[in-house]
Amino acid sequence: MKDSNGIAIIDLSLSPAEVARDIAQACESSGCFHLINHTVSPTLLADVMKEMDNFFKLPLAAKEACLPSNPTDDRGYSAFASQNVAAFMGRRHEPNDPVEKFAFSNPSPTLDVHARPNVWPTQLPNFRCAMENYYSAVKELSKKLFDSFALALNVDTEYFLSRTTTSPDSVKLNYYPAMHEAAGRFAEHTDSVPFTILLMDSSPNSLKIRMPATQEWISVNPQPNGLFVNLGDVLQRWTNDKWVATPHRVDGQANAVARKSIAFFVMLNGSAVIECFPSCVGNGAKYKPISFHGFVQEKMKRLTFGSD
Ligand SMILES: O=C(O)CCC(=O)C(=O)O
Ligand SMILES: [Fe+2]
Repeated sequence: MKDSNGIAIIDLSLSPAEVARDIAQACESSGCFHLINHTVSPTLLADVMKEMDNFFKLPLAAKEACLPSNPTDDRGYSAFASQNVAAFMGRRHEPNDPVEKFAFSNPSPTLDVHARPNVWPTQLPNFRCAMENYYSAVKELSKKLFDSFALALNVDTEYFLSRTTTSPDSVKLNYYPAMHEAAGRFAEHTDSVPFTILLMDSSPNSLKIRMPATQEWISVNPQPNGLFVNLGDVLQRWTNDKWVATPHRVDGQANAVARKSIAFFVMLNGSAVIECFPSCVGNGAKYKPISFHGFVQEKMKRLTFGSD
């Protein structure tokens, strides 16, 4: 099944073998797919979107009370246009992204090099609970997806389980305020993780992905109560480029209304080594083994040294 722009729609109510077959096809051709009949309830999806609205409508001072004590922690509030994903990709001369964010991770902290304390607003009685419920529900979904990936790639399911025991997956609420002139809202990038599970509001023609076969940018218009999955750099490395990390960006049309999305970045234990799956070695591994922490550090270096 495909949407009207040719993006695969994976129905998680099909048998594990059918899901793995459809996922393999989508991951090889475009590195992304819609997910329907997944296990995260429509009520919970609506609830997190509502709480997200409540947070971004707070006065600036209340949002700033959620700034993390260490600015590099990537938790709590990030002010409008304070981050630049292009720089993270090594492109240093592009403007900051016109988006406000709120980030959090596991409800119960783990011992991991990427673990950081969560920061919660005190004014919203239901915000934290809704976000923690969302975290747990999407974490469960991520395990199901890892099982399908294992089946599709001929890898033992234990392989992923053992590498995600302490991973502090990062959830980011992206709030794009209304705008007058047409402009980019989130610059082109790939995600530095195995994969991302994205919840979007219904704004059309916002998220764009670049199709590898044609290099054409196409719109990802969300499915009702659906989620969208895009592969990141780690799955591309694991599979020796057999599966692709989808380049994506968010566009804003003239007079666009505010837009919301929630990205659940599925991470690995900091110490987990990323190396080519034996089933993907073919004529030789293209990437040297590297720990997940080492990989993230390499990308962080680009913020300082850039490549252009
Ligand atoms: O807002 C979106 O639809 C995408 C956001 C994104 O790509 C990200 O947070 O990495
Ligand atoms: Fe992204």
